[in-house]
Amino acid sequence: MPTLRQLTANLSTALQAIYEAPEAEAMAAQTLEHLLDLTPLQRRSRADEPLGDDDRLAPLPALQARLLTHEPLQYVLGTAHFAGLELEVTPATLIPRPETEELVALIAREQQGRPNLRVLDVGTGSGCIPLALAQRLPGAHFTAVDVSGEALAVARRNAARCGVAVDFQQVDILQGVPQLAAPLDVLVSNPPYVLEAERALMRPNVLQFEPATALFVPDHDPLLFYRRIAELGCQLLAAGGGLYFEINEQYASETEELLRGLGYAAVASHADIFDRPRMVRATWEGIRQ
Ligand SMILES: C[S@@+](CC[C@H](N)C(=O)[O-])C[C@H]1O[C@@H](n2cnc3c(N)ncnc32)[C@H](O)[C@@H]1O
Repeated sequence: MPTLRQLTANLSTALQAIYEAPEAEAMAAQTLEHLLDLTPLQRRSRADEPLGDDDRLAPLPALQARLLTHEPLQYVLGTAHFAGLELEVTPATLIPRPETEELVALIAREQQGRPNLRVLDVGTGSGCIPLALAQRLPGAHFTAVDVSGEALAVARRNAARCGVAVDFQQVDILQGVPQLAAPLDVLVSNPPYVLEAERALMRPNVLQFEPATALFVPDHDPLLFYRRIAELGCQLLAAGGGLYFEINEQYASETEELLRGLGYAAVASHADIFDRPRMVRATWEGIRQ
């Protein structure tokens, strides 16, 4: 009868055919925790108990086979962890990233204590940003838009599971305008920002499995989404409202210039934990340049 430690080690060894050992070990541990509904602490404390016949382990060979095709762990398990939440993800949604947790933390730091905030998230994907902000900004009202109806279906299920009311709208932000009942206090977006030219540098688990519409922007116009969303901000934000972007680190100064050119004030880049400029914030003062 194998123990949990042995099963985890076997999966990790198999995954080392395509992943470095630390990543393979982490993926194997998370897979077993997911199947057996264990916390990391429970997995470690029960590592040497024989497992016996457990039907919950039946999917393990199929999951291993999928992981060996480079399919991301989060799609294989159907869930991703983000800012303390467990969210459903499917191939229609980007897998939420740690840098986006930093964007959420920045907004929460700057906006906490302000009552009845009206927040719009553009390109919501799994709904991770409004759902994480809802935990940190009680009383806020959320609207979230995405061009993808399939992503919005996942985001709706996540909102229902988290017990958060979000007004989800299917909008192509390059063509249309979200319908809002009142001016916004916060406009946030983590839009597509990977250049087509960067494809060659991307790992197969991202390139082959995550949705291209969530990732890529044309090489000839890297600020396409930022320009459109910032221009919409001039119409939709209340005076004093905050604009928050996750950005491609190569375009921090261009994004800042764009925002100053439109009349935003207090424009500033923020670094992530690796000291890379990955966020820009700005305040709309109500006067378009
Ligand atoms: C980088 S993903 C971000 C997803 C999620 N907010 C997150 O941080 O994980 C960008 C999102 O923008 C959406 N998107 C792409 N083009 C769009 C458009 N023209 N209008 C609205 N949303 C768009 C994609 O479907 C995707 O969900």
